[in-house]
Amino acid sequence: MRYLTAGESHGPGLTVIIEGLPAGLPLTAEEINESLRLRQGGYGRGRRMQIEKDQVKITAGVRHGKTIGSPVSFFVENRDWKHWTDIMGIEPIDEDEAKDLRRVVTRPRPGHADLNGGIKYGHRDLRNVLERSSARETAARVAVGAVAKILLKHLGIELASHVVEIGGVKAEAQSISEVEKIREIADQSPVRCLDEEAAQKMMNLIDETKKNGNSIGGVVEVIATGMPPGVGSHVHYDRKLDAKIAGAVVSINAFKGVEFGIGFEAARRPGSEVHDEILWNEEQGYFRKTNRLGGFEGGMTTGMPIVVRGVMKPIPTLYKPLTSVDIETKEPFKASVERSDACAVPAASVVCEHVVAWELARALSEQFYSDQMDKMKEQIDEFRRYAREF
Ligand SMILES: Cc1cc2nc3c(=O)[nH]c(=O)nc-3n(C[C@H](O)[C@H](O)[C@H](O)COP(=O)(O)O)c2cc1C
Ligand SMILES: C=C(O[C@@H]1CC(C(=O)O)=C[C@@H](OP(=O)(O)O)[C@H]1O)C(=O)O
Repeated sequence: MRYLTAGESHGPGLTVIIEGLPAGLPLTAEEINESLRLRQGGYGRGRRMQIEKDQVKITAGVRHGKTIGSPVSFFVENRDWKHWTDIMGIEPIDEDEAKDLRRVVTRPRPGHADLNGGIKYGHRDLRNVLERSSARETAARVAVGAVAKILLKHLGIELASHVVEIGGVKAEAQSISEVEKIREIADQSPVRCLDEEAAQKMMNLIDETKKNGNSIGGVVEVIATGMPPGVGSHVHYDRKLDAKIAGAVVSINAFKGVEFGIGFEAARRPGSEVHDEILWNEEQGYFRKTNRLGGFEGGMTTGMPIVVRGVMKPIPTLYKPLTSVDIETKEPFKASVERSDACAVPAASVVCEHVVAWELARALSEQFYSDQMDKMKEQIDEFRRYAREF
């Protein structure tokens, strides 16, 4: 399975093509739109989210509510486009006219893609970079992940995400293990945090940060249950599933780190307090006494819940900006800024969940028969039985 996305943040919209989905997967726009709605929420976002109402228009690959094996495509409209039709126009225009219309950006923001993208593609108008480096693209990735989540659900695999830290305010570790419960609480919380007291502190901190013209990041956690053991492979670097997930998480805009299970804490503990003892019983087959390694050993799933955490840096666009250099004058400046999010960690937790879902679905489709949904399920169920008795 693979996918491509296209679309500029203030262009007409986002286009997605997904290739390799099994035929016979029930798929409706409503289910995908629910994921898009969750991504748009979250305390700390800027005014853009009040303009957009993200919804997919399914344009190919689905007939009477089910996939037919051909590429599935979506279009997500940018409602903001109507305010940008001149600046982001697609038809060629006269160069003199263009100067007035383009709202040329020559002042790169520290922490964004502006300067590097300008150098790489030779754009003296940095808008040509920021339009695509914008996290607007994560709407497309969530639509893709929503399809993956629907596929996984048919296979008995569920995911949820929540926020564990914002700007240094940490949520108390929770003992909730059911994914459904985590999802329920996170979806109700404005910051997608399971700890109510910490959630309030996070919101206060976001308010204060916004007032000071600053931004903050945080840590999100994704949990996936029901994956069979042995998915991925130890035999080659590019077949290790934990590595693929790590790459996918860090590919999300502003994500700078990833950990599984206890993660970096493993560096501080002896082996006896890191590795998970192996047990067996008739009902479950093999399982681990603890899950400190977060569901992976040797690049393969252990069958225990997958626990992935991602670190998001603070948003680069600051209302009280840092010093940068104008690429035309080479003079230092402190840019005046337009709208921006002050904190997008809650929204990003939804993105992270969907990105992980895609990697899990793709790994299953590579390892098992995946042309037909029913046969895929049969084969995976059979593999689960085999692994239990192994
Ligand atoms: C959901 C979400 C919303 C974001 N909103 C903004 C924003 O409003 N302003 C901004 O400057 N960056 C925002 N970012 C972060 C930038 O897109 C990101 O920092 C930029 O693409 C540069 O990539 P890098 O940080 O991965 O190096 C957001 C990221 C996510 C995931
Ligand atoms: C559009 C989205 O996020 C955008 C991500 C983003 C950035 O620089 O990454 C900058 C902002 O764009 P704008 O200047 O248009 O408000 C965010 O709103 C979205 O999440 O759908």
